[in-house]
Amino acid sequence: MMKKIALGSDHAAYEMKETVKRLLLSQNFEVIDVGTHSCDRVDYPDYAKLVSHEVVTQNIQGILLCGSGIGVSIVANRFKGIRAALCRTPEDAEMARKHNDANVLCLGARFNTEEEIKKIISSWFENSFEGGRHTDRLNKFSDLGEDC
Ligand SMILES: O=C(CO)[C@H](O)[C@H](O)[C@H](O)COP(=O)(O)O
Repeated sequence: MMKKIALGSDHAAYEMKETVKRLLLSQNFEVIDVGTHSCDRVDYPDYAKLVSHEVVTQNIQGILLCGSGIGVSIVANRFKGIRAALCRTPEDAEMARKHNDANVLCLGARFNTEEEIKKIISSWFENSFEGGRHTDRLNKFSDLGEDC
């Protein structure tokens, strides 16, 4: 079965989003690209919300990028069912998947190189949720947040 993923960024990360998209397509992902589609200045909350909607309604994972990754992670985490993690290293991505079952990977295009981002993404997909005690912790906040 083809793996599906939602992808979005603001203008600051448009070029990096295109690089990430090519990487995902080369790995046989079906990519739902919610934009942005150029370097024209836009507002990151719009794209964070669009990706969050796809993640929640289709029960898939998402990748969000902005200049720092901070803005998109703040917005995405407002929505019920979203566990967005800003990852600057492969180790961050490993923890986010193993302990937090994070479903949205947030990346900062102005803070990591293309090669670093590729390594972070590899780590994200190589690792999975460990369950157990971590499930009890997720259950303590899984009902919080706005619907999107
Ligand atoms: O929201 C951010 C900071 O957390 C993002 O990095 C944005 O991409 C950034 O603020 C955009 O900045 P710009 O000066 O408008 O390009």
